[in-house]
Amino acid sequence: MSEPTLEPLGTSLEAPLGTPSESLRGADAQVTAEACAALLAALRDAVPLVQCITNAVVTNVTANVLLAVGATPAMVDIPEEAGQFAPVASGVLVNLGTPTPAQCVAMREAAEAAAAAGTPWVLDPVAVGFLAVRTRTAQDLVAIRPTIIRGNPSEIIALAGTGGGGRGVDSVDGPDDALDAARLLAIRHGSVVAVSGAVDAVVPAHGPVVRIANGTPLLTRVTGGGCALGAVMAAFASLTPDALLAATAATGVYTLAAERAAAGAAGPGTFAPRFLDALADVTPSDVRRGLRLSGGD
Ligand SMILES: Nc1ncnc2c1ncn2[C@@H]1O[C@H](COP(=O)(O)OP(=O)(O)O)[C@@H](O)[C@H]1O
Ligand SMILES: Cc1ncsc1CCOP(=O)(O)O
Repeated sequence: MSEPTLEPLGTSLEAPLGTPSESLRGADAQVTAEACAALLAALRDAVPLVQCITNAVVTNVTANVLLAVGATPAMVDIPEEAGQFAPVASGVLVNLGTPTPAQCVAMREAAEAAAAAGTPWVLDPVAVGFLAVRTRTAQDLVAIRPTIIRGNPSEIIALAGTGGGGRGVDSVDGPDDALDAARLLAIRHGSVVAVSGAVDAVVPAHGPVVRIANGTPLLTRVTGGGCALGAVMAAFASLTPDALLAATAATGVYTLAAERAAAGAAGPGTFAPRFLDALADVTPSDVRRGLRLSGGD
């Protein structure tokens, strides 16, 4: 099989920020603030059941974030149960943050069962690059074609095989440095790739990159700021076959709530509970008015 070719990413063609009139085409629908707002309303109606195989650091935070936004978490992460559960879950998160041997088996079971059942699943390749177990596991998992791959720039570059990884769980690269690697992964595996940063980028196999300019640096001062977003992406992916829209809506809702929580927070300690409150409070009309989306080839 020949290697996929990289499409040139070009320069960003900025659409107007903060208006509901952005019209960035996704696979099946327009990626607009309006469409993101509608997806939040659909999430609150559907209450998606999200299976999480995630790391020991962020398990509790992730469950609380899912509950706050309007989904239901289930941390079913052991062999024999993980594959059994994935077909009945609405969406699945596979996060490599603290990969025990049993979890690695469970991750593969869940990913294969999700793929076979058509359950959308999200791969978060935490700290891949130079650490052997998670890097090998991520390479196996990505071949099962995740619906969405979510990571920081260094993780995306390392997963694509074009760089060595970050500093532990933190990135040493900027989001724009990872766009070519993200596009390569998207083409190779049929995934949408979300790259975190001050401005988040969501990269499809073909077509414009979507950028979301909401957020707060306080998300990087509490643990789980990125990992819990992966779970929210799994929840949104259960509501639409358009993974570009799902990843954008999840990022938009999450970062909009975070920036509202940050206003008035004294620091990371007060930000964390305010963030859960803001996730529960944020409405579709807040999303319609508050998302700052732009797109570029
Ligand atoms: N400098 C920043 N300003 C605003 N928001 C940020 C900034 N850095 C990160 N974020 C937000 O925090 C989220 C998590 O980022 P980060 O902690 O870097 O992710 P990861 O867990 O993938 O390393 C991002 O998706 C983004 O929305
Ligand atoms: C600190 C740490 N170590 C292994 S996983 C993990 C959590 C990372 O979570 P996030 O990158 O979302 O803050």
